Amino acid sequence: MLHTKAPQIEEVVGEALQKAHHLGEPLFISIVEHIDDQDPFQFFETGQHIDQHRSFWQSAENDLTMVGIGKASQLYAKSKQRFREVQSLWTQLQENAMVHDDYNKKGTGMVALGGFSFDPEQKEDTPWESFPDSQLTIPAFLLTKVEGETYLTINALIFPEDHQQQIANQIQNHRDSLLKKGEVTGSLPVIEQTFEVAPEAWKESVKKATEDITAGLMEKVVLARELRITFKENVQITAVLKALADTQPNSYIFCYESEGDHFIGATPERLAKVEERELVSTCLAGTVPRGRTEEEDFKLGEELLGDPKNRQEHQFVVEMIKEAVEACSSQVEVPNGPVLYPLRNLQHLYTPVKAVLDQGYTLLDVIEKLHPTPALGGMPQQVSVEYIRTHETLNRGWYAGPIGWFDAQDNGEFAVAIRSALIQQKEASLFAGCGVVEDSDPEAEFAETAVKLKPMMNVLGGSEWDM
Ligand SMILES: C=C(O[C@H]1C=CC=C(C(=O)O)[C@@H]1O)C(=O)O
Ligand SMILES: [Mg+2]
Repeated sequence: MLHTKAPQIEEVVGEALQKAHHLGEPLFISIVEHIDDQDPFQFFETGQHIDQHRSFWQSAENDLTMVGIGKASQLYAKSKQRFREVQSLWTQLQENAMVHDDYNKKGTGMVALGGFSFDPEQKEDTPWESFPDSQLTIPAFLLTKVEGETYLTINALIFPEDHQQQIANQIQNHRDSLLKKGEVTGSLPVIEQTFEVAPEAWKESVKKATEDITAGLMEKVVLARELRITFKENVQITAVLKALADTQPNSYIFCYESEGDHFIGATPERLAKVEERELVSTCLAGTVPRGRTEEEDFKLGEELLGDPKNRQEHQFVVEMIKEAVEACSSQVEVPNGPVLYPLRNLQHLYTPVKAVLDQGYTLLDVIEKLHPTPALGGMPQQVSVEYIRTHETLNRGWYAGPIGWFDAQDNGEFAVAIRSALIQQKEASLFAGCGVVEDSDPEAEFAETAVKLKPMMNVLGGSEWDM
């Protein structure tokens, strides 16, 4: 990879064309510029006129926002080895790339954004036809807000037969229209109908899982259920996204657009983050609602910290993550017990795991080892995933799958896509799951999933919706 100063687009395209001719194959170009402050939601909104393939990511710590428009290239892999395949496609793409970047900030330049389905062995496609087993996009235009500054990356794949002027003009025009100032004006959707998919059968499945756990089949399994909504009109996605960011602090705000469908959510659950080889993973499992008063809130939090069933749910996650992290890193630090992680509608048990990633491993290697953790799959991993495949009637698709990004400097972060919805024009499917252990009570787990549906319901016109 070649690093130089950011020159005129036309010049870069010309240079790339010459090289592409010489090599007889396409060449990837990436140009990073420092720009004036830009509203990411407006950038996302305007981007729909350029390509209906967009992505949005805001970190839970709110220190990094990225908005991708269009696709300069994509990384796909279908097999069980999908994480490795994506990594090797990424390495290949970087070999033939010309990068013009004066800043070298994380999340700028060549960045891949996207995700993976929960279970690549799930045979069913519906309703996830637009979201393949893995789809990572290197956007044509990427807005990055990091360390209080704003950057625009232009990425393109230049083919030997391309026309210099035409490509340069097109990039320039799109760039200029994306950076025009404006307001996001859309409104939140109005619900026509909500439909909880088979609630009684779901409670039965929780009961059956507790029996199977008692019989020794496994120790924990996470079971999810679905809520379907129809709206009066097509959902205006930017308005929903902005409302999510406004109402869900301490959460990753994400949206992936693929062939007109949107997968959107506000998840608190980090899978792994790597920055300059420092690795952070997070155990988040065990749940109670927030209280209506400060007193009630405190009481609920204390009860959660002391509750054996929730502590057990959490402990399985800690054990598994610790083992997976130890397999690829050193200086692993795990606190002795969990603390509370407060969200707007619920509070969780939280244990961070820190380490230094060993040489030779990448973020995707860590994701491969971790996914799914017992917060989304169960314990043991393989048995619980198979149990979910056989007993859960819904198709998880990207729900509970790893979503995130990585850049060419091996920085990156993945979260798990919970508290989320698949939105298809006038329809949405919302998903929520819960960790079932031996002492789980079906009614209580049902109530827990109802609270987990709230963050999405509240921005989808369901503010009156209560369990
Ligand atoms: C599977 C979900 O939550 C997981 C993450 C945190 C707490 C959980 C729990 O307490 O059951 C779940 O393991 C979901 O929100 O759909
Ligand atoms: Mg739970």
